[in-house]
Amino acid sequence: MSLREHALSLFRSVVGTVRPAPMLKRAVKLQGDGCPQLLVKGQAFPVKRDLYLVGFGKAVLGMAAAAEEILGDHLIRGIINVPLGIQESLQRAGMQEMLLKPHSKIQVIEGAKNNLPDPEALKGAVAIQELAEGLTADDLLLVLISGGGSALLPAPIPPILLKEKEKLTKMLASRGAAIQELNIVRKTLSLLKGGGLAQLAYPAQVVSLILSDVIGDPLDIIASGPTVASSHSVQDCLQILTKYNLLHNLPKSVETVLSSSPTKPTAPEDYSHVCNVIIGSNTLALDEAKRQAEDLGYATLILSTAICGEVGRVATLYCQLVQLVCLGLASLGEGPRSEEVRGNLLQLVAELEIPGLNLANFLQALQGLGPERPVCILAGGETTVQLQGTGKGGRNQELALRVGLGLHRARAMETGSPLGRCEIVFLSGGTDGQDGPTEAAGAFCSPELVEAALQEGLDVEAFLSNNDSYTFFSQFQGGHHLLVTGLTGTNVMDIQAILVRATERS
Ligand SMILES: Nc1ncnc2c1ncn2[C@@H]1O[C@H](COP(=O)(O)OP(=O)(O)OP(=O)(O)O)[C@@H](O)[C@H]1O
Ligand SMILES: O=C(O)[C@H](O)CO
Repeated sequence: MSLREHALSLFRSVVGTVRPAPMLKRAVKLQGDGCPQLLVKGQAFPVKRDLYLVGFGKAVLGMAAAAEEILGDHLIRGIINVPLGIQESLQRAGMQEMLLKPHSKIQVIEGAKNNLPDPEALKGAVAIQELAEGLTADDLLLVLISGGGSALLPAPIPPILLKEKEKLTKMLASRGAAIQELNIVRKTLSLLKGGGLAQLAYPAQVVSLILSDVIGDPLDIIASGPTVASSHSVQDCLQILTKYNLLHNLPKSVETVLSSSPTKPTAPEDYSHVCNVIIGSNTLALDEAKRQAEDLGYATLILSTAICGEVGRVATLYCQLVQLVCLGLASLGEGPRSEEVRGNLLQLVAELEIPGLNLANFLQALQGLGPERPVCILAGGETTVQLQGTGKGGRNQELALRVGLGLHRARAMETGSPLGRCEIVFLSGGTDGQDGPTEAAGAFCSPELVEAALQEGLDVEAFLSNNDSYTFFSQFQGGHHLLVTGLTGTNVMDIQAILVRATERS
């Protein structure tokens, strides 16, 4: 098998591991017939009378199918908001276990094309709001939450219009706002986000099962925390709008809401009827990828499950890492060139402030791998792209293209570069199967990409300066380097795999 085939098989098995149904089934059980109890990761919730279910996010269809199987007749009714086209995509892929049964009690609303709120998603949000408002103290509301939930549960505070909120979120995202910043703004302008849904469901017991797609699993940020007390204030929102130069450009309606918002977040004691539980994350995915890569014969290390930062800086980080791996495979891991690359890496990581990454330990482990076996480095997280151009792309495809360019330059700059003595493949992909507003999940690259593209008349730098990575990869070698999976029905951020093997021994 080629390195590319290995990378593809790792990606596919990762996505398989974080399928929502098995994760939900591991976390939830229903016990007892007379006085049933819902058991969630060891905590018991009595089902006093009726059990309802709502959900929103890219992975929620499969979560709902599994939940309905567990809850059986105890479930009275459910409503879930899921991405447009997901039922068809999963049907086509033969993933029946992620689909609801024909007479399901759960109503499915599809919306939020390209991960942007739309009237369909709004319709679903209104239906969920009405269901929550009608609950009593004897009811239990199971809330299924996953990434993409923010766009699928839009409920702008009047008089803000859906279009106005969509435009503001789009502008923030295109200026490179991180998901934390984006969702603090979304929470301030929404009826249901930032704990709003939990408040509406009171006095019912609320149990939220959450599949995390945010670094560090922050409950109040994932899908903008509709069942979590928000620790953010309107002041935080104003700061973010100022940072991205949007404060003086706001629609009147947004100004009205901001000036009348309470200055303090709701007290945490108002959430005593709520339990929020994380049932899966990127860590699980990378652990499985590591196991698989080792089975394939690679000496494997996980760099981090929290890679974040501007896409160009992250690409530089990966290029330096590849160079270090190649130096190691060329038995040059101890020399001055390796020292220099290690220094660059330490500086880059300090600048990127990747949470929890102990690079010194990682580098030591890398040095210990030795030159005998091919090397696989795995990482997960989410980069940010500051859009400068008008092209079509996503952060994974842009990252892959930037890594391809970086490796090409590194090889060209150094005669006898260790990159020339290795076969290298880099893959970056979104586990949800959709990278930005494109049909691909991500892309592969290698140091040869730039030259091969030039032979086809494709100038990588020109595509990059227009944020046009999808167009590039679609045209280059007939789209061979695109990672295309279709919507996967799960969502635990992005993953990157670097596979390197020596082609000649020094
Ligand atoms: N042309 C482009 N080139 C590169 N990145 C882009 C481009 N257009 C959009 N993006 C990036 O794609 C991101 C949105 O992608 P996507 O819809 O896959 O979001 P997501 O973060 O995976 O969604 P969620 O976390 O809600 O599941 C934005 O951060 C945006 O900057
Ligand atoms: O929906 C969202 O807000 C993002 O996917 C983060 O969870």
